[in-house]
Amino acid sequence: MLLVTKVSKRYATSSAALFSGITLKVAAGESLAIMGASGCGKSTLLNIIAGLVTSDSGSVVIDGQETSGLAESLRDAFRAAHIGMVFQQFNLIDCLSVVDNITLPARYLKRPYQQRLALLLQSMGLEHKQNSAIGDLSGGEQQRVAIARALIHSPKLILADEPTGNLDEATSDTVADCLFSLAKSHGAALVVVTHAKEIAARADRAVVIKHGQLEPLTNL
Ligand SMILES: Nc1ncnc2c1ncn2[C@@H]1O[C@H](COP(=O)(O)OP(=O)(O)OP(=O)(O)O)[C@@H](O)[C@H]1O
Repeated sequence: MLLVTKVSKRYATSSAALFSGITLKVAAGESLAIMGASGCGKSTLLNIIAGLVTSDSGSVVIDGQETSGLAESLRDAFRAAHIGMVFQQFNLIDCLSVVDNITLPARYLKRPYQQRLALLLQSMGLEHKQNSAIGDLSGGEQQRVAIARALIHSPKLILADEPTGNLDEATSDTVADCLFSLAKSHGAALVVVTHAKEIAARADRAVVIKHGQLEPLTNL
């Protein structure tokens, strides 16, 4: 589903490469956690996969489509159609209700969503909050809305950057349950950047960025 081959990145403001020659593979329905010290390049790698940051070399192939060589507008369209993204800061639209936030990607793509919406509201435990304003929700509820929004258009790939970074331990557990179980049951590949070992331990595999290279993590 996702194949990253020999990707390298150095920001113009830095003398050294952030990472070089990174290769990874994630199958449909599989989850991968990316860990590493602050500043090692986890978010940058995730954003390269998402097509939000350009790599210096290497390739990213998602569901058979090489995305690294696409023009920006095509990359944006590909991301909207095939990738679901979850961020630490939730990135919800405050003036829209829960349902309107969740259905936004599907409405933008003009795809039917009613059946999937009902399923997601139920599995996220959000049925009773569907008409609420975002500001009236707890942090955990807001992140569950963000996860439902990431899944509404049946993406093949879900990218999550510190999805529980803003939540307490108990809430973090519930949100992680939702994210990992839904990605698996929907057959989506999931890549999660996290500092939390408990989150990484839920993934099928975990890797760490160390000295600009990717290493497997086995002692979680
Ligand atoms: N647009 C940019 N221009 C220049 N440098 C950048 C840019 N974005 C990130 N960096 C630098 O690249 C390095 C890696 O950043 P990145 O956010 O990918 O790390 P991270 O591992 O996700 O960190 P954290 O765990 O603290 O979120 C940092 O030193 C950061 O300052």
